[in-house]
Amino acid sequence: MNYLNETIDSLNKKLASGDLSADQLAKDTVANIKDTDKKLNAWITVDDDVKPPENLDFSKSKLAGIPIAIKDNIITNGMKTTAASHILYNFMPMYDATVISKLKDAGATFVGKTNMDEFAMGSSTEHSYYGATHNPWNLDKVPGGSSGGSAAAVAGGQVVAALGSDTGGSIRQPAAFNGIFGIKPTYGRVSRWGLIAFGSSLDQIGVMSKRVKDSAEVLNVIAGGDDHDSTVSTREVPDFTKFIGQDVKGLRVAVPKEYMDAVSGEMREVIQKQIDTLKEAGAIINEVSLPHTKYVVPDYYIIASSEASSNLQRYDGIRYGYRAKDTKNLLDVYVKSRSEGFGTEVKRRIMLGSFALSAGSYDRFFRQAAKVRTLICDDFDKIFAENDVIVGPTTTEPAFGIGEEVSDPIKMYNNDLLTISANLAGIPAASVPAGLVDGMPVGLQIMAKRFDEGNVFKTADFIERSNKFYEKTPTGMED
Ligand SMILES: NC(=O)C[C@H](N)C(=O)O
Repeated sequence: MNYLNETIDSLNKKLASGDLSADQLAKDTVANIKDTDKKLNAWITVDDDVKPPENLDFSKSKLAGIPIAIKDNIITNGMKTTAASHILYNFMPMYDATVISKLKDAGATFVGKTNMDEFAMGSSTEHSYYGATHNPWNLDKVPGGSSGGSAAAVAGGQVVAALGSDTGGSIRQPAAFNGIFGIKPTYGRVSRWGLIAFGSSLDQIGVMSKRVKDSAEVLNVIAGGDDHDSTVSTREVPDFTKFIGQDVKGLRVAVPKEYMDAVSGEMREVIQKQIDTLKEAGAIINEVSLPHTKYVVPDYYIIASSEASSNLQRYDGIRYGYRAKDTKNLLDVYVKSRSEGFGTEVKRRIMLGSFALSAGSYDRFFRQAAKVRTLICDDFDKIFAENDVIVGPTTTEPAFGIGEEVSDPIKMYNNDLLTISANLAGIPAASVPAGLVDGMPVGLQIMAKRFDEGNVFKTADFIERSNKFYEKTPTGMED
C-alpha cells in the first residue's frame, strides 16, 4: 500500500464499504514498507505479523484499521522500543504509552517503530544506532530530526500519519524538510506518559501527516487529560477538524522580523508568498519583534541538556537495556555500560547538562537560562495580546546533505533557531509545506497562544488549500 494519494477519510471510506479489509491494509502496508525502506531506512522495527485490532467499527472511529507509524521513543507494550539507542537495543516495554492506549481504543493498527536521533537528540536522524534515514525528496539529504523516520515514512507514502515528539523542533523541522505537515501541540495538551523522557519541561508528543486534516483527526484522539501525567491539562479538547475549511478573513497574523531576517534569497521569497496569500484573503499582517531570538539556541541547549542529564541517569546497565561485559565492580558496570551504550551526541548532552547543573555553574548557567526562558515567554505573550497567530519560516534552510553537519554540533544546534522558542514558551506550533527551493521542500511555521491549536490548524489548512503542495510527489522515490 502506497499512501501518497490517500487520506484518513479516503481510507475510512474504502474500509467501511468493504472494498478493503483492515487485515489486507495492514499486510500491504508492511509489504510496501519492506520494499521502500531499502531506500529510506525510516524504520527501526517493522511487525511482520501485524494484525489490526478486532471488532473494528468504521462508522464510529475514523482511525479504525488505519496504520499509524510510531516514533521509537514512545513505548509500546510487547513491541521493542529503543529510542534509537544501543543502550535500549533489547527493551521490550510492559505497558503502553497513553497515546498508544488512546490510539488502540480508536482502532488504529501499529505496524512498527520509526527511526530517530538517539533519545531525540539531533536535527538530522544521523545520530541513530540503526543508521541514518534518507530524505524521500533526495536520498542524499537528511530528513531532519529527531523525528526524521516518522517524517520520511509519511512523505515517502509508507503511512498516512505518524506520531513524533518535539523538544526543540523535532516534529516541525523534519516536517519542513520532507514537505509534510507536523504539529507540536501546546505543552500539556497530550500526555507524555510513556514517552521516553529527554527534556521534560519541553517534550511534547505530536502528529505528522501529508494533509493537515489528518493530523487534526489523530490529535482529536490523543489529546486530553491523563491521570498518569499531572502536567496534562484536563480542559476540554475541541474537535480540531472543525477548524478545517475556514477562511482567514480578519485573522491577525504577526510576522517576526528576526525570523524573516534569518532567511534569504529564494527561501525568503517562498515564505513571503505564503504571507501575501494570507493578506490577499483578508488576514491582517503585522510586523513584530521577538527580541530574544538571538539567545534561544544557547538557552535551550542549557535547559534541555540539564534535564537530559538527569533523565538519562536511569540507564545504568542494571535496571534495563544494555549491560557491559567483563566488569570488575558496580561502578565499572555503570561506567562501561553507559560508555558503550550511549552515542557521542547523547554523551555530549549529558556532560553539558551535568556541567550546567554543577554547584559552581548552576547560577551562571542553569538559573540564568531559566530567567532568559521567562523573557522569551513574555515576548510571545505580548505578541498574542494583539495577534492570533505568528508565522514565519520553520527552518533557515532546506534539508542539508547527509554527513554535512554531523561532526559539527554547533552547526547542528543552530538548525533549531526558529523552532526552539515554541518549546520554551510551551505554545502550539506547526509546519506546513510552503514550496520548493532547489527541488527541496521548505516549511511555513505557524504558532498560536497556549491551547489555541485551532488557529494553527485553520491557518495551515488555508495555506495547504492555497498552494496545493500535496499534489507534488517526492522526487527521491521515483525509480
Ligand atoms: N529533540 C528535538 O526537538 C531536536 C533538537 N534538535 C535537539 O537536538 O534537541
